[in-house]
Amino acid sequence: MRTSIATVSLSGSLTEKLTAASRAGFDGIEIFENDLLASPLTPEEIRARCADLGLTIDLYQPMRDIEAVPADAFARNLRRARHKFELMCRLGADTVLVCSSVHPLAVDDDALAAYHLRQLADLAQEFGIRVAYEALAWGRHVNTYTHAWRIVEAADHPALGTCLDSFHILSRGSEPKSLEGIADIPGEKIFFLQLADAPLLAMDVLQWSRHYRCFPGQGGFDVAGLVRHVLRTGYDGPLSLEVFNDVFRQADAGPTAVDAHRSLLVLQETVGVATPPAPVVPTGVAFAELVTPDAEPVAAVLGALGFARTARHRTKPVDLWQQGEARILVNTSGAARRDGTGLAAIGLESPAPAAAARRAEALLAPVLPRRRATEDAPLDAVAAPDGTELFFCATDQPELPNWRADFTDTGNQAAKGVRRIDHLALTQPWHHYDEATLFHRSVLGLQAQESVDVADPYGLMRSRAVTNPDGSVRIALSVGAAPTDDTVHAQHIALATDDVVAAARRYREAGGRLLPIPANYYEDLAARYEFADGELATYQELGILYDRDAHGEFRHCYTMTVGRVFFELVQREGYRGYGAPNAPVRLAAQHSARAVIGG
Ligand SMILES: O=C(O)c1ccc(O)c(O)c1
Ligand SMILES: [Mg+2]
Repeated sequence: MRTSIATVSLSGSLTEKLTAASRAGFDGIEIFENDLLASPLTPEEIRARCADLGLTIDLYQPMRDIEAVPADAFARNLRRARHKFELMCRLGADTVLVCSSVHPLAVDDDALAAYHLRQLADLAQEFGIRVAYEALAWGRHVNTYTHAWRIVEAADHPALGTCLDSFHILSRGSEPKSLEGIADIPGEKIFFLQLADAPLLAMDVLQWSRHYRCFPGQGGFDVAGLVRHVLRTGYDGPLSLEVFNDVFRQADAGPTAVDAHRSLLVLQETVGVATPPAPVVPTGVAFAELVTPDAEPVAAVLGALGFARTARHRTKPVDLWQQGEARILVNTSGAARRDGTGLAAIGLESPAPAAAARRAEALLAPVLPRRRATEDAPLDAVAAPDGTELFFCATDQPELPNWRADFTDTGNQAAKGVRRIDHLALTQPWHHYDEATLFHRSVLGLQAQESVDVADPYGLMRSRAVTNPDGSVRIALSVGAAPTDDTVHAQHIALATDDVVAAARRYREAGGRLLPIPANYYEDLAARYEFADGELATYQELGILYDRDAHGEFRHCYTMTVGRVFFELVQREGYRGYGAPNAPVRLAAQHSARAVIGG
């Protein structure tokens, strides 16, 4: 289907918005009046710019407070409408949106509303323009799509139809019954379909709409369910995103437009009108790759954690550190040196790496060059929204390119209690949180868990995990509201152990430093749970935190931070979470420690 986006959904000047929409692959745009008023371009120049960019102007909007107003106000409305219709002809836009009146003097009189809209449609028809009437959820008298349709039906004019907006419909409840009325509207009378999702918040609906809309699949509405209803009517206009959102207003238009277009690609797949390559769900973590200007501090931490350097890349300054199934690459190549130690790449075990990459590409993930030197295994890789490189790996499968083959074994062995990577925690840039979740869910086929809020002493952090079905891939995506403090809002690698006390002791005895946790935390633990004699003292000595959910127990502790990375040792027994109740204590401890032990 054709895709479109309202200019209000993107940041920047009108030309920046148009360029971003076109680059991301949209077919058309809705011009929001303010964007036109503020543009130095003439309507003709805007029309030409859109044509150059391959964009049609699918809607001009909004006209407000048109119907059911006093006669003198309506006369002024018609005068204003004539101006706007002339403008639309210059733009080459053939559909105008009229949203239901919020005028203080508007009367509750459907016959009058229909009469006014018919007169407006008569005028529009002279200009070859169609009027799409939309019920705002907070409209003074008309605030449901069924009511708007009754008025359009009564007005009975070929140039008058309705505009359905998923936010206004679903914000009022999404019980299956509430959508049944869509089937009563003939498809050709649905002149336009605007789509937005939103998180489920209990708040004033106007504020909710103006600040918290998000792209389909990023909130709590069943937008796909609504679209299915609309498609059954025979509607064949565009799927158009209209998202008022405080974050997107500030974020770069380019990435936002890509995120937006991805959401429509996924939506079309969900409702069965598009079939991108099927998701290939990763089955494990092949490796995590750290880049660092100085391998020494990283090597010291890894060594103390019980890792051994088991292999070296044949041609590049990359070492493989391994312990059990946990594999960490340490890359000191030139390009890696620029911004200190960080988690740059994740190798995901994939049953079909090439197919996984095709899916990613179809969903607009930037595809990375297939490995870096001619003799290297040609690995498929894409970039996540935060820039993390994701490699699709088939470790030791004879028929597929094997990243392991690029490495020469050094003969070292180690297995000191760490079994595997439990999870990877990636800090998202503040404006990429919703995008990151949708990306990992749709591109990688991971499932998103609940978003949790975590208090940081200097701001609020939100965090949400995406996982594969057996939990062998867990990625925690988090974002801070406060300006990022790299030493605290760092990425981390959590390592699974069967005995966190033994692992923590071994690490400390090998010279590693654990993050100290305040005594108050342990007093609170003692109040909440019963522990064996001496158990809490041991935890306090080592900085081990404890949590429990309906499924089991969780014990975990943290290393100090190296550059922008730290490690966590976790003992997970049935527990499904990530220790969120302990995160505020951990964040505060990291702020006060600030003990960056290297580079
Ligand atoms: O918030 C508003 O005023 C507004 C305007 C136009 C729309 O299409 C809409 O859905 C909301
Ligand atoms: Mg709308």
